[in-house]
Amino acid sequence: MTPPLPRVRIAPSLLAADFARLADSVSRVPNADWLHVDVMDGHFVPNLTVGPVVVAALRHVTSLPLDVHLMVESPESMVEAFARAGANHLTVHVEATHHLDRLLRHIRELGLRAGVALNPGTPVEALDYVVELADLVLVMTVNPGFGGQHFIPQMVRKVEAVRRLLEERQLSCDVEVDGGVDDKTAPALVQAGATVLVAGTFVFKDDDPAGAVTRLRRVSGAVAGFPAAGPEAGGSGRAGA
Ligand SMILES: O=C(CO)[C@H](O)[C@H](O)COP(=O)(O)O
Ligand SMILES: [Fe+2]
Repeated sequence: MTPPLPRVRIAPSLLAADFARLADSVSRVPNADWLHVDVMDGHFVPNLTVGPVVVAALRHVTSLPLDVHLMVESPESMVEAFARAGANHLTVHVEATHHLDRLLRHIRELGLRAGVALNPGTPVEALDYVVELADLVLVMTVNPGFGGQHFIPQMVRKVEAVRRLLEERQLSCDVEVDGGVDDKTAPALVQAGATVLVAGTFVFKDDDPAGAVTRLRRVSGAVAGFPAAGPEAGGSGRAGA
């Protein structure tokens, strides 16, 4: 029997927050489920953001799970540093490493939830031999590197395909969507099987970020069969996250 679907969670992306006032931005989304942190190295994507030092600083100001999205080449060189910094989830791109199987196992051995991300042009088949090693699958719904881009509608079909794969294998893995997610695009994504909505611009460019989180939660909850989560208590590692 297929395990029950996880609840829909809202993960504001700090990429769209005020980087000079990160702690303040975090305090403005107390109703979030996870905080999404975008790490970019200027090689895998043409943009440069933050590293473990900033994750460690965030760890001191929030008990929410820190959902770290590594958009870096050879992420294996830095997973231990992010684990020490207090990340709860580490998501790596299939396109960024030669040793995905080894890397996902290592992230789990470190006690973190392991995520595997697909660029828009990467087919779902890339998950075939590794999906059992993942606690979440991140479907990029824009090309990675920048916030505020337009959602790519074809990615709804990809979310459906990921959900089908998980059902075939009877896996209760989260399906996270990232890029151009707002109250207009979220319903189709949740209907397709997304269980985690990352939203940067929609949340932090709003005068009321907590209200934007609530609106996303409401539209997700309105989609039949997928109960919207309330904000969950903080926690670390894989257990209960
Ligand atoms: O991974 C990302 C970009 O590569 C970001 O998480 C994503 O773009 C969120 O920002 P927005 O909601 O503004 O599209
Ligand atoms: Fe991201």
